[in-house]
Amino acid sequence: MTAIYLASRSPRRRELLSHMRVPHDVLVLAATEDDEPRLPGESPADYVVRTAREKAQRGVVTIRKRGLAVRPVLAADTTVILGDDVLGKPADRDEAAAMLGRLSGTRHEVRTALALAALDGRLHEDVSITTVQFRPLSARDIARYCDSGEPYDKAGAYGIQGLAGIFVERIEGSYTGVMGLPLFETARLLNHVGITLP
Ligand SMILES: Cc1cn([C@H]2C[C@H](O)[C@@H](COP(=O)(O)OP(=O)(O)OP(=O)(O)O)O2)c(=O)[nH]c1=O
Repeated sequence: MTAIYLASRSPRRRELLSHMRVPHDVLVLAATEDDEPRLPGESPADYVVRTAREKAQRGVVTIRKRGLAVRPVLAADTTVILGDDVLGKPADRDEAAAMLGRLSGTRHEVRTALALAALDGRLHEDVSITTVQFRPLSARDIARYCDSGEPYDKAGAYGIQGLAGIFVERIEGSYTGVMGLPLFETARLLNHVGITLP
């Protein structure tokens, strides 16, 4: 039985949702719909919430267009926030190295916003906020991490669950939230559509 759709291309989100044993199908949104520009004057906090909401709404539209069975749609967005700047996924090695250089030795924030489109048309939302303390990174650290190939599909150019775990002195908040799908908040949100866990 499939309970929900996960509107996400992220392998981490699929893996984390599987840990929760929630039956789901992955709904891949068209690549051209995946552009996520920040609006002028929009705060990082508002940006991440709006982006998750739009992914869920696009999921609902996709179901309709493809004539798929109607089920609740879960979507998420993760951003790394440094001051007023949002660090998204790096386009190339230079951008990845620049992001990691900026994050070196900082305490920064990782926000993951969740949006769940229910069958009655309502949208349920939540946000997980985590502070991450990075140790100072040398040019060699950054070069070797870029060589690992890990930065490229991840917000802020790092994955806490991989090699970059060695850069993280401490976190306050949700480890699974940093990885892309905060399990505590996700379980709480799923209650709204009648899914109770475990
Ligand atoms: C900070 C951090 C991010 N990430 C990943 C999670 C997300 O996949 C990605 C942030 O980009 P997102 O735009 O949130 O997600 P996505 O494009 O990968 O997937 P989709 O929009 O289809 O759901 O960064 C990690 O895996 N580990 C980390 O430590």
